[in-house]
Amino acid sequence: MSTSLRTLKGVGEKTEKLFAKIGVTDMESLLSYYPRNYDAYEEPVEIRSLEEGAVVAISVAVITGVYVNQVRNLQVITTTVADLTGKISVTWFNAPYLRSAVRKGSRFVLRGRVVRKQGKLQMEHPEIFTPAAYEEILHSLQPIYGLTAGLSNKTIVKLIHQVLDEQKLQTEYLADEYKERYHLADRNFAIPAIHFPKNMQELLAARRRLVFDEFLLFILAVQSLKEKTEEAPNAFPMHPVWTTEQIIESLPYDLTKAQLNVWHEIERDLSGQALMSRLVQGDVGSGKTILAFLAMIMTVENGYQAVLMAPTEVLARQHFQAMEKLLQEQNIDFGHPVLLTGSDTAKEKREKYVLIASKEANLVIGTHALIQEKVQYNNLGLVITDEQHRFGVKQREALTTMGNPPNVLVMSATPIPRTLAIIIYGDLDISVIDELPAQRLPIKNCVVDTSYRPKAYSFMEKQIRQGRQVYVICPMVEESEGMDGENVLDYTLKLRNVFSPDIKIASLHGKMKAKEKNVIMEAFAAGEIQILVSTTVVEVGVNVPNATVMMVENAERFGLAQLHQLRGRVGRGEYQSYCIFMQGNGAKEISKRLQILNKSNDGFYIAGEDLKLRGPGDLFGIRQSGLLEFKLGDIYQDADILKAASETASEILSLDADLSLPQNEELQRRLSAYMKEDLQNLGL
Ligand SMILES: Nc1ncnc2c1ncn2[C@@H]1O[C@H](COP(=O)(O)OP(=O)(O)OP(=O)(O)O)[C@@H](O)[C@H]1O
Repeated sequence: MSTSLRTLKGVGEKTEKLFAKIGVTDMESLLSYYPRNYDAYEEPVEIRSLEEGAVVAISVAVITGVYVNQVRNLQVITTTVADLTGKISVTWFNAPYLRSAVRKGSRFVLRGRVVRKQGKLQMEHPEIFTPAAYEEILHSLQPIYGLTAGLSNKTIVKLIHQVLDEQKLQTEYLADEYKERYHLADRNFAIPAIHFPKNMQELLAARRRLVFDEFLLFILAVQSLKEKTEEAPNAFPMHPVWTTEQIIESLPYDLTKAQLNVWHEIERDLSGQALMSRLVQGDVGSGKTILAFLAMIMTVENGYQAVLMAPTEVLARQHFQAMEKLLQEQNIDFGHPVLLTGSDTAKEKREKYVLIASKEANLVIGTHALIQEKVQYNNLGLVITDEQHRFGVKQREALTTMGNPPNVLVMSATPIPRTLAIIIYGDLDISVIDELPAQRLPIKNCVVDTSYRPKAYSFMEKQIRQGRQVYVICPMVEESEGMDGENVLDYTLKLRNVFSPDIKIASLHGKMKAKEKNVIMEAFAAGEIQILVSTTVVEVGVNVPNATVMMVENAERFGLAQLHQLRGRVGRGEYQSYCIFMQGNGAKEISKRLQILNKSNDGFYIAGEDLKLRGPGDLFGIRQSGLLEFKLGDIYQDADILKAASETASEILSLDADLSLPQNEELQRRLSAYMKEDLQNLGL
């Protein structure tokens, strides 16, 4: 089934275009456009029990007339409703049709958010139902889809209903045997049920099946990448070089045993017969970068080019500068680095392309700009990247010189148990740096509420007076209507009032131009800025060892894995470092989650404990893994489904390696479509 949306009632060119914006181009992709969340239609509650912030239903009678106010271009309709326990005022915006529908004495069920205005509770812009209509949807879960301007939730709901009503779904491709073994629902049940579940149980069953499908295709795709890599000839034979030994000898620190082991694995790979495809996994601050540099230098000394691709420009620049410094300190004259990023001007880019194509530049460091079509590499022997941009078919092709794919090294700081890593990174060999440099002092943590702020500020000042630097993280860039929480811009101003002017405070966030970000980051790295107020843009890999305090505002807003990454920005040097998790709201459970971070600095432990704390109700909450954004699945939460999918993939492939048997026809079709489209979204 791959019919055009245009055959559906009510879909013209305009709607078709809107759907294209959210990636829905035909009926199949419409059915796999899963809800982002669900609205639960629960029993109405009593007015006297209403609490600010809750979204609830109330069953009421209208006890006054309807008042209409025009506030600028907004028409506001207000009335008062009551049940046996109390009354509350209700407002709607721009809903002229309600003027005649809502009359004194009529009975309705209203469902909406309770807010506080001028000290009083009121319900704002609720949905409105007759009691009978509400009865019908009571206890159901209504889908909420990701939208784009001009496309409403209602339109999506209507069209999905239309497809489901008119077409007999025949999308099952999995043998009964697997469904029974792993308790999986039928796919023809799961698709309608993920959109319109009758209850939570149905939703969970549907989700389980569709997560399984998603993982199965992913694993089959990874297997097929692995085959391609294994078959590829190694056009870049290398031998170990003295230079790397010398560098290791003359570094200002000794490599840890774990770093040395992993380095020897990389060195062996590069000088072996087959191409390298290796993942290096190590907790934040474990010292992955130097290993990447050693591999690049070995590649270059063997006569090939090496590329390091970073996820952000700030990080690319940091790596570039570190590499330049290393080459200088070591008097290496054969390595010529170049930095290529999105903020280069067209002219700069052209010049750099020439340097790269002629191999005058042989150590190429940059961002995604590195895999643009116009970059012509010259004997590219090694590509190093991070886990989010693991190289898939397309990227590998882009970086292939005369048909020869390069060696690949992937760096990851995501703590993931080995059993899962083997599945997710099925196409890569895995090395683990399981030890932090010895002289590091463990970070001291605390979880506090906002009353602790003055103390935190004076602590920060003390550290700054000792020459250290501070990060403050806020969840938002600027104030945003309807969202509580600290924002970078206001917080920066606030701190400027708290601290004396000789303490320099700057902001950093994703809405800034790359150039501005670079200037700030460089000034911070050079110690010219003492406090950096930032969003999570500093999360990945930023390395300023002189920074010793990390304070996270509204820590409850972040996933634990993300907080662990943030905390990893301090404790990177010889000084004692501190992390202050500031909790903006006092819910007990959140505190319990944050206590996990308080107790441990070990990424593996944290990921495990986080998993234990979360139940099925959390399925649609914050994603923890931060890598491989599957549509529905989460590798931590759904680890058992991942395992089931992995076993199924092995069994299917052992019976039919190229999926050519008739019973695998549908699976094969899905896999090719998946490898074309979805893998790209996963950075593969
Ligand atoms: N064996 C070591 N002893 C002491 N310091 C080290 C050692 N190895 C690396 N370092 C230093 O530790 C800091 C962190 O290393 P690096 O930036 O490579 O971390 P990372 O593993 O990339 O972490 P992240 O995932 O957070 O980016 C750097 O300043 C680096 O120079």
